[in-house]
Amino acid sequence: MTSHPHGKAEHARSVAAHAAAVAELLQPLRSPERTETLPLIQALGRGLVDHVAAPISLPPFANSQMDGYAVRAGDLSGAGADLRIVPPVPAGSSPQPLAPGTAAPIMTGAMIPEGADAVVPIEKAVPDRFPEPGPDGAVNWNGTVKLNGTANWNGTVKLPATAPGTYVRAAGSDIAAGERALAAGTCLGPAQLGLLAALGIPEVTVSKAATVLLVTTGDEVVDPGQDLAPGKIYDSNGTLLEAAMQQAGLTVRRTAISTDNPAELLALLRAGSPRADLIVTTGGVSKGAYEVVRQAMAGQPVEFLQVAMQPGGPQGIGTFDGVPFLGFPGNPVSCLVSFEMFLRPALSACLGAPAPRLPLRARLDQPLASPAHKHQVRRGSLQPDGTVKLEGGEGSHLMHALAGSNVLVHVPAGVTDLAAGDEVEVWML
Ligand SMILES: Nc1nc2c(c(=O)[nH]1)N[C@H]1C(S)=C(S)[C@@H](COP(=O)(O)OP(=O)(O)OC[C@H]3O[C@@H](n4cnc5c(N)ncnc54)[C@H](O)[C@@H]3O)O[C@H]1N2
Ligand code: MOO
Repeated sequence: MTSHPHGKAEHARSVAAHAAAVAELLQPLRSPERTETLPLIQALGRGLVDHVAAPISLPPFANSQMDGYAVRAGDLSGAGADLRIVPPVPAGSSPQPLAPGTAAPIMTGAMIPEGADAVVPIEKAVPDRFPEPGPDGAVNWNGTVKLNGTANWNGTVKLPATAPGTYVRAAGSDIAAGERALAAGTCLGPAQLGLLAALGIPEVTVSKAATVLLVTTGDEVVDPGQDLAPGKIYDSNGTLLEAAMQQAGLTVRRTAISTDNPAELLALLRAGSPRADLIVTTGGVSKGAYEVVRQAMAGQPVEFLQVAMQPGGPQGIGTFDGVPFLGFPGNPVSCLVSFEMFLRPALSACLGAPAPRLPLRARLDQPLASPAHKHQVRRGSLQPDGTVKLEGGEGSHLMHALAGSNVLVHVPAGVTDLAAGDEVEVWML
């Protein structure tokens, strides 16, 4: 990649082309050395390295979906029948085969006895409850027991006609042994980890978390908690991006805020970059007289360019001392949009985590205008009725409006005017 001399007219790169360039930049993170095998719960939020095939079927055996009686459906044709009660099947036991003409009390999750092919829920039986446990907790299944004065337990039960398969959860009805349980690249959330546990898999090989060195820049920028002298502003980018990166599974290292002195930024980068997989800076990439990031990157294979996107147009990309580098613009909303549009999707593709944003369709609740040749990313709040309300205007300094938003609203390049009611793509934040 080449450095653009300051001020040279730049041809804007499309959002898709820049997203591809960022994905390409992060490719080194995808390597066998950058994987680790972790106990399930420690793998939360990580990307799965290999496909996982089910080592067993789920359920592993046919089992009951209800508390009731395991029966042979053929014994209950027509109006049903009185069946002799045989010893019960509690969950966790391996039952005897069910003889014709009998019914086995069975509990939810218990194995269907061989010969049985249906379960009648207890509510449909007469009597419609199991005997109460005695004082010692044991249930007398065979004796003549008074059932709350309603019926006598006499060792038989009346059951209605029941179709084969009723309330039977067949072996393998969730997943069969050998089928693909999870695809490589899946981001492991609670449900995916729960599935691995159900399959009896105790640990899993995932991509290692990448470490990012995050540097915010600007003579005007001071840490929250400090006095705010005239002309100064508080550093919101550092917190905004560190939080977004942490949520996306990155390990974040923050340097002190860099002044606009390139020597100082260089010193911060040199100190931090050897232990980082990626460097992200904010500010100092556009066309001002003191663009500290541009100056610090002189001599490095870093390109500063304009992406056809608003906000987040000015971008830097390349490597610093061999470490992948992204220079985001300084405006807070531009930073977050840059992260969401470029870095987050590249991490998803490369490390399998975070899970990609789900693109949804929503109807605008107001008209909207957008520059012809730019992909505009507005902020909005998605309403329960499926409409989206824009929060704030186009300005990339509108941090308060961003904080009131729950979606990014996409207006692709080429679309200039949208009416209330028009559909747009939104990404849930
Ligand atoms: N002549 C032009 N000027 C600008 C252009 C342009 O094309 N031609 N592009 C504008 C756009 S778009 C953006 S975005 C910004 C990008 O500027 P820089 O990346 O160089 O960022 P700075 O100038 O350092 O800061 C921009 C803005 O953001 C505030 N800022 C910076 N850092 C932080 C921080 N950590 N926390 C909160 N706010 C921060 C800074 O004070 C500025 O207001 O350039 C436009 N100009
Ligand atoms: O790209 Mo700037 O981010 O439009 O404000």
